[in-house]
Amino acid sequence: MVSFRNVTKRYAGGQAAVENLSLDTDRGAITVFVGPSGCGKTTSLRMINRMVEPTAGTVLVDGTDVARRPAAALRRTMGYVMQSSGLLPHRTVLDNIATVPRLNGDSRTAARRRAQELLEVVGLDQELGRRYPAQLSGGQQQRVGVARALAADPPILLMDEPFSAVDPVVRTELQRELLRLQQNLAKTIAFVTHDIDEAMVRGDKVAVFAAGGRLAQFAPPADILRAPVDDFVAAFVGRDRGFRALGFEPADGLTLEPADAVPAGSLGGAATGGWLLVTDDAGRPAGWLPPGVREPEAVVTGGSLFVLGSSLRLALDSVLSSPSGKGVAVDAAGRVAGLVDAETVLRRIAAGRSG
Ligand SMILES: Nc1ncnc2c1ncn2[C@@H]1O[C@H](COP(=O)(O)OP(=O)(O)OP(=O)(O)O)[C@@H](O)[C@H]1O
Repeated sequence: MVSFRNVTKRYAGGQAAVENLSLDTDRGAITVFVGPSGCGKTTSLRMINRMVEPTAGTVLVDGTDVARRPAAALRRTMGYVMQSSGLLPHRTVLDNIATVPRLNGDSRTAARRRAQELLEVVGLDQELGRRYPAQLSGGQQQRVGVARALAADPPILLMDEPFSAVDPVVRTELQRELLRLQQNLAKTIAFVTHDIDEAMVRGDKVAVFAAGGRLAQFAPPADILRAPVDDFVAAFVGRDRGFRALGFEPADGLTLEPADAVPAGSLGGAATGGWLLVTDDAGRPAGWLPPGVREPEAVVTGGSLFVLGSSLRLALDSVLSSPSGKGVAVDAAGRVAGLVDAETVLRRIAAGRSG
């Protein structure tokens, strides 16, 4: 859908910000541009909507050279979300979102109706529509930025570090929301970040840029983690890439041990040898009691949970983080489904490699 063909960009007097870039993004997929600061990610993104013009080469959208389309008209077919939400401070949230539909000729009423729908799509309360941007939290402003980018229903969304100004908890929430939105909207998204974890979670395909605007690798995240093309990419994706790659391996076929879990209210008759898994009344894990200790107040919490059907990374992490050394598997309702130990997960990893 978006294609770069031998694209180079040199700003006045400088060396290349982007050097001979060729890549094709997939329609309806998220393509992430990642790399250290100054390696040409933003420049590449902005050449898609002609905010920056290439020095050489061609950027194509659906096979048409973007240089042949008037820039203003081209930009209206692409939503653009940036790090600072870029909202107009003197317009209400609703009017901010309605800006592009108005430019596209929608009536004020129709544009506002569309804006109202979009508030809901991005998970914001209708009454926030009457506020001004300064009266919103950073995370809410970013959601409005996403709503505004979606307002004209463009097939392409360009996102430049859209979530980097918010705290990690809100960022994770916004990332999840974006994936959920994307499942319904199936936009073609180009997403810039310098955060490799964000790239790996978000991207259907990831373009890793190196210094000098050189594309070092362009592949699905699991492939980059498994087989980085060179030392730069290996170093950039980090030392624990082997562990992170397990996040892309489904944990099917793991044999669970039955869990002799006991509800917190019924500890009286519980055997005292070994660690004991304690649950709440609904059968959800509440923590572990160490060997010989059966007082409910001594429960040790902590330990991640392995949700059945998730990845080998979560399975192994549940083991590594468990006070008892056994990972707790839970079903979709969060109830204890069994226990898993390190040997079982490692055997499964080994079987995956040989199979
Ligand atoms: N308008 C400009 N004029 C001159 N040089 C520029 C201009 N914009 C960017 N550059 C230079 O081009 C190079 C690439 O910049 P770009 O913003 O594309 O990188 P980036 O990978 O997005 O960086 P960051 O992660 O820091 O935002 C940098 O060396 C930068 O200084």
